[in-house]
Amino acid sequence: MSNLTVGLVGWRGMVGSVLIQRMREENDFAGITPVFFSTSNAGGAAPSFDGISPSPLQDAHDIAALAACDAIITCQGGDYTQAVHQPLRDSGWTGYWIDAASTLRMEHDSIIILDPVNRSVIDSALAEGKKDFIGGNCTVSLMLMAIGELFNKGWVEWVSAMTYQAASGSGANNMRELINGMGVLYDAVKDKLADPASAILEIDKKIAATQRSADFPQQYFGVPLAGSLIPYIDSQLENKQSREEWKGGVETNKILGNNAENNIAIDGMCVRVGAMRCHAQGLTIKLKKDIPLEEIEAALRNSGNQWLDVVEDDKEATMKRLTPVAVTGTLTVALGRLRKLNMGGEYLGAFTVGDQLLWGAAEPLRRMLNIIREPKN
Ligand SMILES: NC(=O)C1=CN([C@@H]2O[C@H](COP(=O)(O)OP(=O)(O)OC[C@H]3O[C@@H](n4cnc5c(N)ncnc54)[C@H](OP(=O)(O)O)[C@@H]3O)[C@@H](O)[C@H]2O)C=CC1
Ligand SMILES: N[C@@H](CC(=O)OP(=O)(O)O)C(=O)O
Repeated sequence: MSNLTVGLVGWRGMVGSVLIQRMREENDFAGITPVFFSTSNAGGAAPSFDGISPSPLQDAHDIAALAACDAIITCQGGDYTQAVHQPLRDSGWTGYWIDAASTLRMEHDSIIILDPVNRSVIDSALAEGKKDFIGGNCTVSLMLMAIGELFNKGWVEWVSAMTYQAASGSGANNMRELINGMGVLYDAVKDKLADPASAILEIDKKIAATQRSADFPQQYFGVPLAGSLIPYIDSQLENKQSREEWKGGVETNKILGNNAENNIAIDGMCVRVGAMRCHAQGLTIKLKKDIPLEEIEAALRNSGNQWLDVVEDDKEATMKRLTPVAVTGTLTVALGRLRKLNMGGEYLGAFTVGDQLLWGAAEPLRRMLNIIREPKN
């Protein structure tokens, strides 16, 4: 394994913090020389842990300092990528750029990374000398971690994904806003709640009035989320899809290495709900033919995906293992409610839950660094 100088940008943000935590857990800092960058505190103290005492924080906009790295991992966001990536390449830098932001995902020279699903695409790209490796949209990555094997088998004609996306997908301030909203709702009715004789419709009326009041926490989401949901994520496109819905189709096909001829239609509705950091998705999968459910379950269980928990379709197992509370903070992607729908044997229903900060954001990045350090021959 080669020793690389690795620049880390965005390490103190939410995604970056999860990335550092995972790198420490997996001992990824052994054998790399980390250089920590900042957009706000150049010259300040870099984080020091596990016996690593790096040099002070470098300026994340200093092209020469960035160009001294063999690889850069950034979780700083799309604006940063937009500002820095091209000037860095224009300076002649040929290092590896590993990025959580969506900015470069659909560029011709970029690879969307999710190695348990598309390791062969990544290996071919490395062999061709590609250098830009971009983490996928969280919803897309989590869907593929769940049902990637069905695509690999060539069984899927199309997928409709109805999502239930956590507050963390919008950022740390949004998670705080959700919790604040929950607290405001509780405070508004706590006296009535404490009285078992109080009328539930009175409590409900007070909750609705509180949610609708101008001072209810909604600065970051734009409308109340606590006790509600928001059926729109990301910007509006001309074809009336949300950008999040559009990513579901284009990114999935790019990750799978599909082209115009074998493109798989994927569409649905993306919805923000009051979960903390786990995205869930209700899937309708149109199979190319009527494959027995037992064969599908066996394929998923034997796929070699060590992170996949195929939950049997019964109520107790579902309630214990197929919820954000069960999955949060773990690398497990739970997949359950697998059953043939009433529309016919070619229609498979499924429900999946995964932590959007782990497989949805940080984990593919740290694994890509290790692939670069130890490529397949
Ligand atoms: N959130 C998500 O689910 C996903 C996000 N992404 C991508 O990752 C990017 C970063 O997301 P996320 O980590 O949520 O963004 P954050 O807002 O948590 O962090 C981004 C940067 O903000 C700066 N910052 C300013 N104030 C603070 C503070 N109080 N605490 C920590 N950092 C602060 C830091 O830069 P500095 O240290 O230089 O000041 C930090 O690196 C996104 O823009 C997106 O492109 C990708 C997939 C999923
Ligand atoms: N858009 C996702 C988060 C994410 O992954 O976004 P992006 O595709 O910009 O990396 C969400 O809000 O849940």
